Amino acid sequence: MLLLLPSVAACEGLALALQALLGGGDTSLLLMTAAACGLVPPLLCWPLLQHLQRLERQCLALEVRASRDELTGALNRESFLQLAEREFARSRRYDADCALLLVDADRFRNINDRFGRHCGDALLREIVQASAKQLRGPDVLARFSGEALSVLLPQTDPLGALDVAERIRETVAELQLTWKGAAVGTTVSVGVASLGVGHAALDALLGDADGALHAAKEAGRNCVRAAPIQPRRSGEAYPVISK
Ligand SMILES: Nc1nc2c(ncn2[C@@H]2O[C@H](COP(=O)(O)OP(=O)(O)OP(=O)(O)O)[C@@H](O)[C@H]2O)c(=O)[nH]1
Repeated sequence: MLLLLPSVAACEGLALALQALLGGGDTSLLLMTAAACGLVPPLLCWPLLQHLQRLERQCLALEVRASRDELTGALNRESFLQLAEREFARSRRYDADCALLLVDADRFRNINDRFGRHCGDALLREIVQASAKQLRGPDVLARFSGEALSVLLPQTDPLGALDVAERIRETVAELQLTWKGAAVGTTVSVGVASLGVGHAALDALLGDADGALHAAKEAGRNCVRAAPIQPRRSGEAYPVISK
C-alpha cells in the first residue's frame, strides 16, 4: 500500500492538471479518459474520483462561504457588486429594465445603545429575512454595509421597483423582535434608482440610489424615495410617477 502512495499523489496531480488544462469539466469523465489513455492505473480511478469529488465539494462550500455575510447570511457587498456589474451590463446591452434599492435601518444606533449590540445583530438578521421574502427568484439581496442592504431587481420597471421598496418598508415596520422580554422594532428608509440613459456605469446607478436614500432620511425616515427617472434611451421617457 505504501508503494502506491507516490503514484496516488502523482495521479492526483495529473488529474488536477488535466482538469485545470481543460478548464474544469466533469471529473469522472476526465479520470475515465486518463485511464483509457493509460495515464492513470484503473485501480486508482475510484479512490481518486472520491478524493477529487470531496475536493470539489469543499471548494464549492468555501466559495459559498466567501460570498456570504457572516452575520446575516445574505450575500456580501463584494459578491453583490460582481453580480450587479454583470446584470447592469446585460440590461444596458439588451435595453432591459433594471433597478437598485438601498435599504437602511433607521436610527439603528439607538437600538444598539438601548438593547445592546447582540439585539441589534438579531434585528439585522430579521430585517434581512423579512426583506428577502418580498423578492422574486432573480432578485439579489445583499448586506451592503453595516446596517444597510442593497437589492438588485433585474427586469423590473420603475413602478415595480417602487412597489418592492414599499413592501420591504412595510414588512420591516411590522417586525417585532422579542428581546429579554422587550418588544424591539425598527423601520427602514429606502432609496430607489432605475436604470436610465445617463447611467454609464453601475456607480452612477448606485449614486442615484444613495441620493434617493438620503432624501428618504431627510423626509423623516420610514419612507421610500426614488431618484429622478431618466429615459432608458434618448427620447423614450418613462411614465411620470406621483409617489
Ligand atoms: N448590532 C449591529 N449594529 C451595527 C452593525 N453594523 C452597523 N451597526 C450600527 O449601526 C449604527 C449606525 O449608526 P448611524 O450611521 O449613526 O445611523 P443610524 O443610527 O441608523 O441613523 P440613521 O441612519 O440616520 O437613521 C451604528 O451604531 C453601528 O454601530 C452590526 O453588524 N450589528
